[in-house]
Amino acid sequence: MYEVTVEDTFAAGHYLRNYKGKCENPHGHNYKVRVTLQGRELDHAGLLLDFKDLKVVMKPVVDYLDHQMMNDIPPFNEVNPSAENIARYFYDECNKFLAGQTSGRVRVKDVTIWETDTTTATYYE
Ligand SMILES: Nc1nc2c(c(=O)[nH]1)N=C([C@H](O)[C@H](O)COP(=O)(O)OP(=O)(O)OP(=O)(O)O)CN2
Ligand SMILES: [Zn+2]
Repeated sequence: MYEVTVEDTFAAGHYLRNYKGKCENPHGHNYKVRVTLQGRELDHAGLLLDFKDLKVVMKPVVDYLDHQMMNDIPPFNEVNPSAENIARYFYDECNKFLAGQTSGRVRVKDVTIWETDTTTATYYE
């Protein structure tokens, strides 16, 4: 099995619903996202997926969230914008692109979101 990983960053605001504590109030984070792909077969160039292509897959998702109040935009106007749910959002959005682009050869293995330097949440299936 092969894995390929790319990281990116974005800044966004949020608050947590159904949460008692300071994070129920609007505030922001400089998020880091790490997307790891997996697959058993390489392409003719010996790549699972070009790092460049994974960056292209991640960019629309990063751009959609960057400098937004996440609670105001789908799906986070309904789903709480916790690090866990943001990780799942990246997982689902990146997998949608990859399924078509690689005919199922490459899929997302896991996504980790850093809210701070010391706090992360990871989603995988
Ligand atoms: N499992 C999760 N726990 C928390 C999440 C989350 O997404 N998943 N989110 C928050 C808040 O967003 C909060 O902003 C982060 O809190 P915290 O890590 O406490 O950040 P601080 O920098 O304020 O840390 P201090 O140690 O309190 O200074 C909370 N929990
Ligand atoms: Zn927060």
